[in-house]
Amino acid sequence: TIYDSVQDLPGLKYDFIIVGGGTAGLVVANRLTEIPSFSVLVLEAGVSNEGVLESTVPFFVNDLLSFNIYDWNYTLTPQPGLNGRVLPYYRARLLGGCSAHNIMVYTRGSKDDYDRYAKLTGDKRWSWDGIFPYFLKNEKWVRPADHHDTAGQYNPLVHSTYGLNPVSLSGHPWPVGPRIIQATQELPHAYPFNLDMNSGKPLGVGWLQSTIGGGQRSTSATSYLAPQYAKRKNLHVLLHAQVTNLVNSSYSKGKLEFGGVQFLQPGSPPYTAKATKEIILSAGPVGTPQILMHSGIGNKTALSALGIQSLLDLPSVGQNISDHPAVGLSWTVNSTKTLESLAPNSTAFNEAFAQWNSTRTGPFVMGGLTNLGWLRLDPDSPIFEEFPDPSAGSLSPHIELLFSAGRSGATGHHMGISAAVVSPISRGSITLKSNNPLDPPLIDPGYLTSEFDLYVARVGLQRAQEFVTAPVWNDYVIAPTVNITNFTTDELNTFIRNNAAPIAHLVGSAGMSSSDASYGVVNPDLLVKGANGLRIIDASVLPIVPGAHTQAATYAIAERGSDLVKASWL
Ligand SMILES: Cc1cc2nc3c(=O)[nH]c(=O)nc-3n(C[C@H](O)[C@H](O)[C@H](O)COP(=O)(O)OP(=O)(O)OC[C@H]3O[C@@H](n4cnc5c(N)ncnc54)[C@H](O)[C@@H]3O)c2cc1C
Repeated sequence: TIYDSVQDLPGLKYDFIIVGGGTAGLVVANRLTEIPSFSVLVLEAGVSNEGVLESTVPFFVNDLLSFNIYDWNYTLTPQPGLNGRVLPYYRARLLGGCSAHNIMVYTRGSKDDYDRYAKLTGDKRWSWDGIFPYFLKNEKWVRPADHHDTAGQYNPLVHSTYGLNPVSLSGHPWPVGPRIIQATQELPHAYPFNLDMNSGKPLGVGWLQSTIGGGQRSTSATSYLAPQYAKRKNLHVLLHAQVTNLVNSSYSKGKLEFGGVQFLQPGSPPYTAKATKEIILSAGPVGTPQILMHSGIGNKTALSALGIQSLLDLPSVGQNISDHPAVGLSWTVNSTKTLESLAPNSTAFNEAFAQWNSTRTGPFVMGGLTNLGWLRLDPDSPIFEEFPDPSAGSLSPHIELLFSAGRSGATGHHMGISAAVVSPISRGSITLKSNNPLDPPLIDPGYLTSEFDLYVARVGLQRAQEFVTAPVWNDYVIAPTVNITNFTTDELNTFIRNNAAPIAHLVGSAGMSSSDASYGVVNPDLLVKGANGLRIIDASVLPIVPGAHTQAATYAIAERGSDLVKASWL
């Protein structure tokens, strides 16, 4: 049952309390309540996703990416690597979390990414082979909205039709898509066609797969909290409940334990909910370290300086975070079939909306992206004389290219290619500004503070531009919006620093490490080191950002984390 007010909750004592009803939290809530004897309370600060059109219609993807009531409305600390710019940092504050407002790209990452997690944690179960069954448990492969023939666009052998969260190929044929695939045939060496980038071998260019089913966005709320699950008697979800900190601490056999979770609802005094088995933090890579630190878990000196009593000295909390910055180029094109043709309030927009409303087909069944590409730097790149290769291995990309069928909100008609740095060396941190849990934390991803990342961004833009030299573009592309051809390295750096922006794949703020490592926040069972009955299940546990968008990894962590919890209590 989903509740708006704490007054309506039957009680405040549960076996498990899950903090955050986001991407991971709702997976865990669903899987734990498969066991009828387990009682679960989810505390979610945000509002319901029910009826939020911007979160349902895939084409409206950008409408939620602004300051609004469905977001925490964070601002990053000034980013030195981005010319000191101060940027918004979107994190969803609604049921489903970021799965309900992200750009819906479904990518798992490379085999190397996971094999590296296994190595870092000393636990083979985090390897690609170990995690693969959990991708399948999460994913429900479905036909695209236009029911087009998908032969040759993906590999069915690496997908599952029995998971809970719908994933599909794009359901509307923007003309740029087939041209991108043709370019892979014309420049096969530099841009090989990849039938399926979710096979563990992402390198190359292929068709986009998205968390969309039946023409609608799929989220952890629409799938894992679908009515048949939400009605479970042992599952209670409380909305508008912002957790401030963990309370009633004690020590048992030298380990820290918390008896309860303190939370606020608008206009009410603080409440405490009690977990008899475990508290599970799924508040995401910003919320989770924030709650840990306000509960006295973090860098002892830093917490004491803010007047927070240190209960467990874990200096890795909030440190060593990594994320992907991206920077875009665009070209005017000789076509009117671009995203710009659907300008808000135009006849075409209204027709497309009417079509989506009546049949869940048409251009509104997808966002603006059509294809993705994943590239490695040339192994002879001079940058490797200064920096060791930070990628997870030879199957992992340094660069992602994101191809889009236009530029929403622009005039004219365009094709867009953004380049993202997906093997960053730059690291950042999340720290507290004050001891007030309602103050937003200081979020500093440290974008492009490493020269290596800047190099990758430059090469990424050059590769995007090179891609557009394939013959297929001769009768399509008119001219670049910004011509970087004759830019000096300094000019290119300035362009990047002035234009790069987060794609928000933050991880690492409560990273996992091997049980005996002196750094890290959780062990490979996702239990907080030095504590009892406290687990973290969300994107914060990944110690290094994968070369991929992070929701598939987050879903897999949550599926696997649920099994770990069950294994402890069954
Ligand atoms: C703008 C954007 C675009 C993205 N695009 C993509 C994409 O296209 N593809 C992809 O794979 N990944 C994408 N990502 C990343 C991906 O969505 C995230 O990595 C993933 O969803 C993180 O899941 P999570 O469970 O860790 O956190 P979240 O999904 O953020 O869940 C955390 C939940 O906890 C709640 N919460 C936080 N603090 C508290 C508190 N104190 N009390 C109570 N509740 C709290 C939040 O409101 C939220 O609902 C994107 C992310 C963003 C922000």
